[in-house]
Amino acid sequence: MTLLDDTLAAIAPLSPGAMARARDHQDRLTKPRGALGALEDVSVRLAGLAGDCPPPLPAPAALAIFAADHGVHAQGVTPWPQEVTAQMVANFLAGGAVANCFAAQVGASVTVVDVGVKTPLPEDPALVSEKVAPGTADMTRGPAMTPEQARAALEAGIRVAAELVRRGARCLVTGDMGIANTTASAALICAFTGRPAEEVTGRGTGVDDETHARKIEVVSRALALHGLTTAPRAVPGSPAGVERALATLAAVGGLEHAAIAGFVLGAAARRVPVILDGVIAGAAALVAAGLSPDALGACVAGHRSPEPGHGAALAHLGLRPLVDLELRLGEGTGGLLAHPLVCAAVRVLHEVATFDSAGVADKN
Ligand SMILES: Cc1cc2ncn([C@H]3O[C@H](COP(=O)(O)O)[C@@H](O)[C@H]3O)c2cc1C
Ligand SMILES: O=C(O)c1cccnc1
Repeated sequence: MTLLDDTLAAIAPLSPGAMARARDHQDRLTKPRGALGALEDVSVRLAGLAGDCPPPLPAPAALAIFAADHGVHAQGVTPWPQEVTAQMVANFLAGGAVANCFAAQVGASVTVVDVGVKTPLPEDPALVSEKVAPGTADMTRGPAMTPEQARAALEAGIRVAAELVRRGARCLVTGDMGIANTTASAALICAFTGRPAEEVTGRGTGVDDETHARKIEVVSRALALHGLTTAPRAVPGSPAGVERALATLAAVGGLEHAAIAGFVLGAAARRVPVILDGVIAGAAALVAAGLSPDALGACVAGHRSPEPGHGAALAHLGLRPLVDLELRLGEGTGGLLAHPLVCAAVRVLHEVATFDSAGVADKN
């Protein structure tokens, strides 16, 4: 058995008993029933994940930023040079990026992981090297990754999740850095949802009309080349579903998408919640759900990005985002901002009085 096989075998559904207890407890707290809206659903889901009510507080949080480069950059899908991926890795390590700032705000640790940065990186003991390849190949000319590379990057993400949990993290947050990765994200989202490229492909870092049109054409061409223009018919998690998810990932995905999918699977196998960031994480979560639908039980959608593909991915996954602030940065920034909301949702189950204990008349 490989690490991926072991991890998939370890993922189980949410506990119905713990979820029922959490729902029942929410209804006995000193508030009108349902008054905490989507936060009640988060608390119930985390109880199901822990198999306990109340579930443990999901803190501290740990952000992992998976960095990689993309062969499809050669198709002119972004005005930013590929070197910016490596330069931003250095910025994360120096503590100067928005992700560092938001992590400090919410008390999360930051781990930077090289899964496939093309430009040589400075020596830094804080950088986790899980390098699988110096970037992907151009998806419009052939598969972005070999099947072996896709598996290796998935397993890198699983290892990072395991290590962060071992060091005490009780909530994981996904982060990404990879110039051109919104193009790969759009291709993955089309391939898993069956939607056409023009509905899903966004402007990423803010490309002009001409580049946006080219990006749509590039995504369409890649999907046609790899026979991915219709939604998968295979049942997610079945042997055929797993095969299709792996083939799709290798054909049009990025090394960081693979690693983030593995990170989600690793969290789910350890029954630790994982907050998804933006469109890159949404695309990676589609891969994870194709490999193991039960992994979605560990996922909380941190925010919704204005990238059209992100809305499409979240709708397909049935996940409701907590924050909607038109953030379109990635790095884990939207996921980090959602962490205090997830903590608040769980804290309610620990600390709020019941009608009985507080002597408040229950008109529910
Ligand atoms: C300076 C800078 C910092 C970033 N931090 C995250 N991204 C984000 O933008 C990239 C994806 O957008 P596209 O597909 O249009 O290239 C990813 O690296 C993502 O993490 C950044 C992008 C830039 C330029
Ligand atoms: O919305 C996102 O997640 C996003 C948008 C642009 C670049 N990177 C990420």
